[in-house]
Amino acid sequence: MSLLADTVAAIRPLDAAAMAAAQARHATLTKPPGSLGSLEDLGVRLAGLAGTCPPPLPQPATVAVFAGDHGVHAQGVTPWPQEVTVQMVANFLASGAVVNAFARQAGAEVVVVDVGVATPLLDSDPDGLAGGTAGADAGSAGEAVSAQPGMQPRLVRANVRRGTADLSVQPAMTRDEAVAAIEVGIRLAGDLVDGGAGCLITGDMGIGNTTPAAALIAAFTGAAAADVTGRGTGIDDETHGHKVAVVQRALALHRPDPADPVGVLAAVGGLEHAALAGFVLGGAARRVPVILDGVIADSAALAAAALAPDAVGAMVAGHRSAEPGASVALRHLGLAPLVDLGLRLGEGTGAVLAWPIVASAVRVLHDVATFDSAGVAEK
Ligand SMILES: Cc1cc2ncn([C@H]3O[C@H](COP(=O)(O)O)[C@@H](O)[C@H]3O)c2cc1C
Ligand SMILES: O=C(O)c1cccnc1
Repeated sequence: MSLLADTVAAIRPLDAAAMAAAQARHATLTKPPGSLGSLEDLGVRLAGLAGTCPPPLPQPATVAVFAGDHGVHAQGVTPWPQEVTVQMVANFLASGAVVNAFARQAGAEVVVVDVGVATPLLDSDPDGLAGGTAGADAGSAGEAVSAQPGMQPRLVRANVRRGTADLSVQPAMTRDEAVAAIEVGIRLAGDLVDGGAGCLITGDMGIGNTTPAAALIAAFTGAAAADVTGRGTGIDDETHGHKVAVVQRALALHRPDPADPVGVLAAVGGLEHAALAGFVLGGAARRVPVILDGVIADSAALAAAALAPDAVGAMVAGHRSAEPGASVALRHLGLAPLVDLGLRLGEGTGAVLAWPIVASAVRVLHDVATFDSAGVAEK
């Protein structure tokens, strides 16, 4: 079987006995029952994911920033030039982006993955980490990376294709390319877990990538393009109307079938969206929580859930992006976001902010005294 098929087959439901144990333990802890709200549900779910109570603390964590470019950029759906993608890759490697600041604050490692950047990365990139990517093995996520926090950001060279085709006039990529990009994400998730990561965090970089995200969300949820297409980095009313029309045109052209998730990704997705779907599947197969960032991760999570419905058990919605499609996708997945700060950046920023909350939900099950042990009277 292929890596994708093996991974999908390895994804199992949550462990009911571990969840029951976590629920029972919550009832014994020195707090009014239910007083931690949805954090109690999260702790129970992560016990079910790990198959043990208490579940392991979700640390250390790595945020994987999957970078790709988009042929639909030619349609004028974003005000930013395409070169900003590769320029931001250099910025991530130099620790200069917002996600680097948030990751440093939280103690998470940053890994940048070139899965589909249009411009070849130069040897002169910061830290000498970026090399020529021509002929890179699309089936590999690069060398194994460890998850020790406090380390320099690192680059994984796994370019499947130098940007997608324009999804409004032809398929964004071939099915083989979509599978190759998914498998980049699966391999990286496995490498990180092998290196000790207890939590995976999704990140993205790709000028124009809110357009394929909207198309994916419409395809998987059945929502109208107008209800899931947002303003991305910031566009005026006229450009937004044009962007909605581009998404509508792509959906009418390809008629993506949600029962064929790889076909949907190939037709209207992006290389980073496909890799993110694989990253989620890889985390779910290894039973490690995956914190979703914004609309790009949410759209990829829909593809992962369509491939393996039980993968939703490993997903944690880090935050509610201001992009309208994000809320539509999270509702479809049945996930409630942990943080709602009006962020609309991507890179993994909202998910990194949510990580300490996820860890706190687990730590309660480790550290909090019981009524018995603390000598606190019950009602
Ligand atoms: C400087 C800069 C840094 C970013 N970091 C994330 N994004 C975010 O914005 C882009 C998507 O928005 P749209 O579809 O409107 O182009 C993606 O690169 C996403 O990661 C950025 C965008 C810019 C310009
Ligand atoms: O939701 C996101 O992650 C997002 C929103 C706008 C632009 N880039 C990313």
